[in-house]
Order: sequence, then structure tokens, then C-alpha cells
Amino acid sequence: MRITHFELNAEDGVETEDGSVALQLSEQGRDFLKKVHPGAMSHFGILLNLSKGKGCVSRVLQAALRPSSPGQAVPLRGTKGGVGILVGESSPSAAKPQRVRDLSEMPGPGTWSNLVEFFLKNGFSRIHDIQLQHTQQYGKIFKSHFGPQFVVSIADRDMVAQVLRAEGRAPQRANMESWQEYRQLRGRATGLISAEGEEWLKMRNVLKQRIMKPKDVAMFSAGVTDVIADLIKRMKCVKVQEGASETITDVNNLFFKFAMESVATILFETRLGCLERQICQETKDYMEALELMFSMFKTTMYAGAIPKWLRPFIPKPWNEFCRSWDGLFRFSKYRVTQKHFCNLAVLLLQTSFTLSWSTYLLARNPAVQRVVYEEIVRNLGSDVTPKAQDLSKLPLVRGVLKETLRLFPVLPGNGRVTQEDMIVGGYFIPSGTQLALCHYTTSHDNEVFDQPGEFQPHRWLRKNDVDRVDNFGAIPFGYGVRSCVGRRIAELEIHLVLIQLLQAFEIQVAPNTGTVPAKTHGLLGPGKPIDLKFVDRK
Ligand code: HEM
Repeated sequence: MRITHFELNAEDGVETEDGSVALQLSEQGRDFLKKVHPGAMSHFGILLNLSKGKGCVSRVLQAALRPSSPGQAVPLRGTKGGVGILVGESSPSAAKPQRVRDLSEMPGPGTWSNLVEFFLKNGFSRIHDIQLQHTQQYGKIFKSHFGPQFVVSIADRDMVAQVLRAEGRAPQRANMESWQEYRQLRGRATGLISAEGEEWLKMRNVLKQRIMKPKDVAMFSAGVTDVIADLIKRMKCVKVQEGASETITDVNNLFFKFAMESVATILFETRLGCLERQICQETKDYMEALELMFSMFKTTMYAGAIPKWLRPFIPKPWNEFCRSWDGLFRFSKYRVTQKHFCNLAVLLLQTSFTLSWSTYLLARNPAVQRVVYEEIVRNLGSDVTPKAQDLSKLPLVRGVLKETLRLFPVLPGNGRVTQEDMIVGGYFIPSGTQLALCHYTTSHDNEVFDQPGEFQPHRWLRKNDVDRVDNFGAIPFGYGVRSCVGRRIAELEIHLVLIQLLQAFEIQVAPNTGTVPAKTHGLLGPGKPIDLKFVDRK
């Protein structure tokens, strides 16, 4: 087999240290290869995915290819015994290719400065800020050590896209060791969030049949609407208690109860009464256990960062981590969800934080709120209860959610463990490396988003049917086969509740609220309570 011609662009060739050249396939290159020799794909181990249409434009063909040996089969670095074929040479006009660098050459904070930052300066609650700070200091790809863990952080939209597009059939999320260890210790089943490999695939396939598509989740619309009616009733009661101020203090508390009630409605087809005046004791205890879990987020991080051999000397973090999980597992009512999803608390907080941030942003930007409200009145009506099928008429409401999650991505960073060798940002990253994808930083990158600090839901409006405003800079639900399985449910709930809140109230910032900083409590939540005024529209 010999492919005689192959176009290379300047950025396609990356020179390795020993003078050989690694090929980075451009889209044209890949298409060309497919056209001239479809069979060749099977010989390019690393290209197997591409032939199934799952590859990525900038995927690197990690071959140690000699520029002078076109047509020769050579071993591919980073593939399991695959061979590649040099199909051409860089055009003479091509700029000098870059050298592939080793991880030892990657910049990043030293172990000690990281220890001081995280353990002495409370860095675990400022993970999002540290992401920004480290990106400024070390660039868009840098390495760090957290106790026994070594992490490569990626804060560049295109590199994030490269990593996620290259994923295999069962991507591995990082940082779940503590959860897995706890579950093994106590004999608890692994949930979807922390499962890996074949076990994950099996669970995911079961769930995805039920809740992955917008049209499948539309059937939950009526149930969610009932819960929203209860939420608004509850808000009106609280306002009456507050008297003339019309203020609801710490809105997240109320939105958390709403999230819990609607998840129960959707997933266990039951009502818990979280939005009633009197909450049943078991639900109350469960909510307290969840709060404890989150107040102990720091402990969770310490539990993961302290090596096992140090535990006899510093036992507290691991013991507390187990104690808070034991607390949550006591509640048999919630076991079904715990079993499937692993951490119900995370899911509830994702929804409640997002609702808190979006109402806060609407209150802080009254002009934007007015335009969104006008869209609702114009395209739906001021008192028509929305259904799932109405959402396509309200692109700005959808923009509000996207923009909220861009400014405050509840998961400010995500993890992946590389499953094969890769070259990212000019660095050779071996298989098994833990990556941290810095979504908070890419969401605030002014090379990716114009005026990134501004709340502009209209930036997400499509100009026409072919316009795509998707952007790897902001992927709050993740991307690909391991992305959020509850995305469609969360979107449905949040869109429906935002519409009805805006139909019922004009949302204003309470005088004492001021600017609310974000804080990482595992997820990116408000750093202080958000108090808002909900002024009746009629
Ligand atoms: C605003 C609300 C939410 C946001 C922003 C959000 C975001 C995310 C993100 C970023 C991930 C990780 C994806 C990845 O690694 O690529 C994730 C995973 C997950 N989410 Fe959500 N989520 C939300 C609500 C929900 C809800 C309501 C549910 C359940 C009903 C849910 C269920 C899950 C599950 C089970 C996973 C793990 C998926 C897996 O590992 O296969 N999420 N979510």
C-alpha cells in the first residue's frame, strides 16, 4: 500500500526531539486519506476512530515519521502496535515545525506553592480564581501536583475540543478515587458519576434510553409545572411573612427545595412536600445531611489529596468524608437515585445554583430582564403556562440559561484521564494522565467571547438556520458520550421555572445583596446568600 500524495500545512508537522516529524492531520488531510485509500484507515491505528466519523480535525497522528521516507510503514508512537505510512513531505514553504515537548518542560506551580495555596490559603473554595491566575502565569496548558495526584490543566478552547473529540467509547473522569474507595469499603453500588469502563457503559445505556432527548423529557413537563406552581405559592407566602420588603432571603435555599421536589417528581414519580410549610422529618434530615456534605467539601478534597499512607497520622479528612456519606446513605427513600446517579446532592445543587445565578443576573441587569420578559409576552403570553414545546419560541430564555452557565459554570473544571497517548498544545501527554479541563477560564476568555464579563443572553441567538453558536469555550453540560445525562431534564426545569418566575414577578436585587462573588463548594455556587426582591407584576 502506498499513498503517493498528501498535502501538509505549516501547522501540520510537529518536529520531535530526535528530528523525526509527527503528523497532525488537518481535515483536508483526513478526507484525502479516506478518499484515496479507505482501507488505509485500519493501518493507522490511531485513525480508527476517524474512519467511524468520530475523529477530530486537529487530532495528532503520533508517528515517529522520517521526512525522507515516504511510503514506508513506520511504528506509530502512542498506539497499540499500529503502523503509519508517511504519505508526503511538508511543502517547502511550510514554516519550521515546532518540537514536541516533554511533560518535564511544561510550566506550572511548584508543589510547595500549590500546598500553600490550597491548604493554607483556602484554595479549594477559589478553584475558579486559581484557574484564571495560573493560566495568566503559566499559559493555557500547565501542570500541577496535588499530593499524590499529578494533573495537566488545559485552559484553551481548542485544546479542550481536541481532548473531548478524541474520546473513546468509555471516557474516564478523574478524581473519583475517594468515592470509589468509600463505596468499596461500605459495599455500596457505584453510581453513574463515579463508575468507569464497561460498568459505566452498561448503566449509561439504561439511563440514556429514558432521559437524554428533549422529546423524551417533554413528558415530565406537566409534573414540573405542578412543582413550579408550588414554588410560586411558597414564594408568595414567604413574601407575605417578609412584609413590605417583598424580599426572599437566600434564594438558593428555596431553589434547592424546588430542585429536590422536581427531581423526586421526575425520577421517583412521587412528591416529597419540600415546598410545603412543614417538611416531613426524613426529608428535613436528608437536606441537613446534604448541607453537611457540602459544608465538608474541603474535607472531601483533602481526603483525595492526602496519600493513604498518611491517613494513620492525619485521619480526620478521610473519617469525616466517610461520615458524611454514611449520613446520606441512611435515607432509604433516596437510595434508588443514589444507586443510579451516585450523588444526588450534586445534581440538586447544580440546578439550584443555576437558578440562583440566573435570577441574580436578571435582577442585576434590568434592561436584559425587560427584553426577555417582552419575548415571553410576545411569543407565549403573560399568563399562559408554558409547555416543553413552547421553548423553541423563546430563544432568549434559552440564552439566559446558556449565558448564566457561561458566567457561572456550576462545574468550573472537569476531569478526564487520557486513554491513549496524545500531543496537546505541543506537549506529549502519555496515556493515563489526569487532565483538568478549565471551563471557567475558557468561558471568561476574551479571545473566545466578546466582553466576557457581561451578561448578554442574546450572544447565543442564532442568526439563521445554519448559524451555529456552539462554542467549546462554554460547555456547561460537558460534551460527548460522558456528558451530563440529566441535561435535558435540567434545561426543561430551568427554562419552565424562569418563564413562570418572570411572568409572575419583576426580579430586583435586595439592597443588602450587592455583588455576590462565586465560591467553589465543589460546584461553583454563591459565596454569600443571594437576597432578591420578587415584585408582583399584577
Ligand atoms: C444546571 C444543571 C446541571 C448542570 C450544569 C450539569 C452539568 C454536568 C456536567 C458538566 C457533568 C460532567 C460531564 C462530563 O464529564 O463531560 C454532568 C454529569 C452528570 N450529570 Fe449533570 N448537570 C446538571 C443537572 C443534572 C441533573 C438534573 C441530573 C439528573 C437528573 C444530572 C445527572 C448527571 C449525571 C448522572 C452525570 C454523570 C454522567 C456520566 O458520568 O455518565 N445532571 N453534569
